[in-house]
Amino acid sequence: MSKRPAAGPSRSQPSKRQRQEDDYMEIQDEDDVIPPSPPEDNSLIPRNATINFSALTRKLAEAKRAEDFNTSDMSALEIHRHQQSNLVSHIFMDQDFSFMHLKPDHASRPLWISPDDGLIILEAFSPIAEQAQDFLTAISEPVSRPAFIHEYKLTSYSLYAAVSVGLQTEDIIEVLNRLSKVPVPEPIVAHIRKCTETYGKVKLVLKHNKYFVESSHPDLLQKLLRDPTIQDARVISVQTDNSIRANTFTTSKAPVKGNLVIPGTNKEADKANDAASKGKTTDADLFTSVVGVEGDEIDEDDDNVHSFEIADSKIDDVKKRCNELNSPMLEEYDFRNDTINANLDIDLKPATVIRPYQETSLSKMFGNGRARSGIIVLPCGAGKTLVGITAACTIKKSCLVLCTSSVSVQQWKSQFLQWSNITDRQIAVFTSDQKEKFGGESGIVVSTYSMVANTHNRSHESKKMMEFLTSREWGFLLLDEVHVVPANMFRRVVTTIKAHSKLGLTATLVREDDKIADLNYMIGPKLYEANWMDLAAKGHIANVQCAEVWCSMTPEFYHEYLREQSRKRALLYCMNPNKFQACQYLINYHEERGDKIIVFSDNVFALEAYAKKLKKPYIHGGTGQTERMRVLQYFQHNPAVSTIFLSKVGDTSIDLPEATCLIQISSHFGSRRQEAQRLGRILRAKRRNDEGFNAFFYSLVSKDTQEMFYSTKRQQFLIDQGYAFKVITSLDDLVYRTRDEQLELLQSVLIAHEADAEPGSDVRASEGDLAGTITSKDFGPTRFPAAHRTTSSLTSLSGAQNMAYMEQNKSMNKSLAKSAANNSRHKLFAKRDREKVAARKEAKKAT
Ligand SMILES: Nc1ncnc2c1ncn2[C@@H]1O[C@H](COP(=O)(O)OP(=O)(O)OP(=O)(O)O)[C@@H](O)[C@H]1O
Repeated sequence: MSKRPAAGPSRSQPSKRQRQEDDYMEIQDEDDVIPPSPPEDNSLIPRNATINFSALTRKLAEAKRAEDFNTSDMSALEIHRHQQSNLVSHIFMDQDFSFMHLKPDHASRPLWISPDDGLIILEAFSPIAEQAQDFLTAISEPVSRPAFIHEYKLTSYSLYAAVSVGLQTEDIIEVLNRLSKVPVPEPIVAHIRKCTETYGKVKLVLKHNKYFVESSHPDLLQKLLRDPTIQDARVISVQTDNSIRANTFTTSKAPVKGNLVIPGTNKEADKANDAASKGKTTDADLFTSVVGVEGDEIDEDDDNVHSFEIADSKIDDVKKRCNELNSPMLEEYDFRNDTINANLDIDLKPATVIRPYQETSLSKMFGNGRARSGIIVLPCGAGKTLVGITAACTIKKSCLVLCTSSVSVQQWKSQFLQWSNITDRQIAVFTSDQKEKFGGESGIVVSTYSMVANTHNRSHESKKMMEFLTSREWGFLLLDEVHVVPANMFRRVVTTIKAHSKLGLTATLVREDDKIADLNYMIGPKLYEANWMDLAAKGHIANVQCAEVWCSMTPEFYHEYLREQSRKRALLYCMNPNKFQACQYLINYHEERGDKIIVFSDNVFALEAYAKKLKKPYIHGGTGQTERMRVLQYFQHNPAVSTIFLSKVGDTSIDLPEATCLIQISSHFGSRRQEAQRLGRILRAKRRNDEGFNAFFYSLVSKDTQEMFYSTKRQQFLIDQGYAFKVITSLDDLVYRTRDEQLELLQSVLIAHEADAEPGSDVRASEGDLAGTITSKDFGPTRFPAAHRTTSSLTSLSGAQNMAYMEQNKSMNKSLAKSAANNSRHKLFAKRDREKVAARKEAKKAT
């Protein structure tokens, strides 16, 4: 996954040991890699190649003409198409699906299924769209969900996930058929049968601290036992009468949720609805409420389960064999029957109530009273942390939480303390700076992937800490931001930590099949994925208006842009004076409306230049912790500070519910993930439930530059979630109006960049903020040319004229620091200060 080498020397130049043991993980996805040039196919929705039916149509036509058509050469689908093709088929070529006859009442059925590739089109305006969406999310991958027409795709992984949350093959086909405008095409039925035949039918269950391979299909267990590796791993139990129980399985009642209550749910409703939580849309309800199939019409599966025990030491071999035999094992933890691992006294605080979608996601995990391992996908800002904490409070065993940076570690710890009754003594942190163990038999440890996956150059304390982590059994392994963790790192974590259940959390699940395969194998299937637009409509996240603002390049900037190489080009399109103007215009406009605005810039040089020119405070990797806190506090509590500038250090780790408007002036190439994470900063807006409230997200893009291409790519994920980007092509002119001013700015860009490319300076490092979250190295001095360097260069170039420029570019951070210092002066000193100032004024007057 990580295609770029780790970032170059950090700002603070950490010591060798620090570097070896850095708890920061440089995370990238394929979006983060600079494409050599925009690919030719710039279509918004990339599709997997489908069967070329134009060739097939030609073949059919030729065969027909020759009247020697031999059906034995053709597949069932081809024959079907041939028989059904009509006179207009050739016009539509591979898009002609007229051979699939619509059902008479098709208008009231909301979906259509492609026989070629399992693509499902849903009419999102149908009265039963909401229930249909729930069902489709359970059985297929959401591809795109804008306002009216949604696309989903049936894949083998999605069907695996469907089976794993309890859906049965025939039920899936039946419900699809009832919702579909056309009969479910035969090839699709065959695909569903094939994928669900063995998937999700075998489970690896830890019961009373012994591992069992369990299934409700004894014939499948028999089949697995014919494999020598699995047979070899089997533990044959000796009966009390000393007879050996060979070839018989232990049979018990299938697991049920029973009296398991997920904390934080509405307890009153829970009691009332224990039978089936009837008012809510569960998969089971779909059969009744959506498609009119009564529960008892559905064949109830054998409600017994059969199992055989396997040796602990051979679990990996058995898992691998089962995969090879096409029967991957789902992992389930019967935590209520784990009598060996100590219980953890943890519960949600009485006032904590989880939201309906958080409850739904957890009900997929705990649906049968055990903890299923898998992945929950929720939008940014929708409260994944609380979902993880609630899962830990349900399992009530020792829990290891892994996240991507030390800042997130601290946040997870404070969120555990905020939402649950866990005490400080029961929760420990393992980072490069802190190596704590919890007191007592059970507890929680929060750490980073890098700290746990790192295999060499560990300090003595780290080694001891790793021994602590690897020597015990963890009831629950909680994995934050799962999709960004490189597979090899993941593998190391999952193999070194003994955990009975795993939950992965993410907002932006990457859908490339190889990555999904990794995650499926190492964690488990996707258990739940929420719909962003639904949550926005229900007020759980804010409604956002997205706009792309096109800023034409000034002739001089464009001239340089065309001459320069890619890295310099990026700086030129960021610093485009028209973009400055647009930014100023939007800030003024939104400040007047009473919005709180975050301006994001990945480029630190641009960030400082904009912030100083527009007299706003800023935070980037080089900003010290005290200054960061000061700026953030002013933003939150002082009406005079309505705008702050943030580098990518604010992409993920800053929770500012006051923010209602985002302006993006520079970003990380085509990263869809960064775009979504940035949007996440305003999705949690406090004012989201005010009547008619909208948050605003602007992306400022320099016209006719590479930025346009990256911008389109970046927006793709959000467009698929249903966000519509409006294009704004003109705003009023403001700063950098005159050509002289613009030329001066151009000089500053060129000089700053030349200086940056000098030997000894680290060009890569100038993008230190580009790839990841806040890191320990972000706290050191800035690597990018600092403001004083820029202005001094300008002064030397342009003479006295720049005095005005320097004056204008005074850092707002300094003013805030000064005002903070004044505010924090004791009254007595403040009085004395005032007296001194007055005396000075008097003296001045007198002279
Ligand atoms: N059930 C709830 N009740 C009240 N507040 C909640 C609830 N769930 C989440 N929140 C609040 O929503 C905000 C966002 O939560 P959180 O930071 O966990 O989101 P996230 O999904 O992890 O976002 P991101 O992916 O951007 O990090 C937080 O301020 C959190 O306190």
